[in-house]
Amino acid sequence: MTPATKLSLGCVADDYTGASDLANTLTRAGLRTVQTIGVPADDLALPEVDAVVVSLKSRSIEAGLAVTRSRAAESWLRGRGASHILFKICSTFDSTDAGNIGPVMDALRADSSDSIVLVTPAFPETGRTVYQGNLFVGSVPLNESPLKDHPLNPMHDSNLVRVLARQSKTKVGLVDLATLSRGAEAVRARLAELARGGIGAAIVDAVFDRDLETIGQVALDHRLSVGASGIGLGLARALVAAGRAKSDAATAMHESAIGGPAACLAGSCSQATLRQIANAEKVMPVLHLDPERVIAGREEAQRALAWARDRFGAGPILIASSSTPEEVAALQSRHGRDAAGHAIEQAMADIAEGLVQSGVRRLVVAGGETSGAVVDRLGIPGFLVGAEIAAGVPVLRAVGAKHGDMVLALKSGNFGGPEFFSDALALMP
Ligand SMILES: Nc1ncnc2c1ncn2[C@@H]1O[C@H](COP(=O)(O)OP(=O)(O)OP(=O)(O)O)[C@@H](O)[C@H]1O
Ligand SMILES: O=C(O)[C@@H](O)C(=O)CO
Repeated sequence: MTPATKLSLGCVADDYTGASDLANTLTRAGLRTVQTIGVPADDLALPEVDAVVVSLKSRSIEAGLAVTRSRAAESWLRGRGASHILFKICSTFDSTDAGNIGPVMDALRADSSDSIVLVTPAFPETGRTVYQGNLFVGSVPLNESPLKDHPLNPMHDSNLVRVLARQSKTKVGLVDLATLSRGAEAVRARLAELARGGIGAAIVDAVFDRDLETIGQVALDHRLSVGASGIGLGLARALVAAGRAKSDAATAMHESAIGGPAACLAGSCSQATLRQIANAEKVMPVLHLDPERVIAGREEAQRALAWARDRFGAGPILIASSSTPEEVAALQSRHGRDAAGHAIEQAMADIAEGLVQSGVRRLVVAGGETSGAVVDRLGIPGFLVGAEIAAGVPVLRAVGAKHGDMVLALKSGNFGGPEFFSDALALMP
């Protein structure tokens, strides 16, 4: 990256699919954006940009480590002139009472010296809205949504004021929709009132994009905000409106075809992904890994690779570890949640590495943790953002990858339409 580049916006994302979702939103809103994997090395050649999204794999790790890594990313971004940092979390507030949203927010807030931080996971385009501090996923509260069965962070409380207060050292307040509907000055006044009461974080309601625009405008008065792609949209629009980014200057991605074999990997067990896999079965060969055999050793990954190599000539293939909530729970009770998750992620990384060694240059991955394991193993340092496959999921072109030119799609578990895998491959010629 050229040293002269001064960032309008710096983003620290707690997983890789979330980072590409945000990079997609910022790009569509007109910011020239790149996604990096971890804090970039000084010699990584990146184009001139308005925003950098540093992807971390910090959502489900020990809280202290998440804080250290997030602060390293923050410091790199501030060093490139970013006056505002967005800590990108999941639109379904994926976390546990141990963290990591609260601890990371507390640390970044201390560094920023902001008296109060705006927090909202709202992303209306994907059905995530917040009302009276309660997060809705589509038409149901978070605790009734499929997130109640998430393999790593089951969400059992939709009231985010309570959820965040359990994780954070600061008191948490609410800016409600009625205040928001009165405009930016009303929001500023409410935030000042909360801050005077010693409250350091405010969950902000948002139902429509116009609410996010108000939030983005107010957030720019601060040095830190916390949220999902929706607040990214608000910030980007506010930056463009303030002339601090060029609205017509999206990062150009080289769109030429890559060709060669294509493969899909699914480690997400979300209902959306399970349905997408079922639909993919109608149009491509699908191999379901045996999770018990994955945990037993590396042979299952080798078996999957041999299966894939036999089929490359005939078109794309899909390899999935995904199971139903009941099967996931049974596996976790036999092996432990983290051990099972880690073993399967590493098998997916083994498979991705073998696929790329066999010539695959078009790869679709479903699941944030799964994508993190795969991209780390492939040693890809960053991405440019291309066409949008579905809300929150762009085509990504690797930059600086040791395997050369390559396109990927990293799908958040809950995102994408029923035919997501075919939709993605159609945009990755
Ligand atoms: N059959 C299975 N049984 C138990 N755990 C599984 C199984 N298949 C995958 N996993 C693990 O479940 C976790 C799924 O997390 P991942 O982040 O990849 O998907 P997701 O949570 O649906 O996506 P996102 O974080 O983008 O919303 C991973 O740790 C993965 O290894
Ligand atoms: O915000 C979202 O829902 C996604 O970008 C994500 O982070 C899922 O892992």
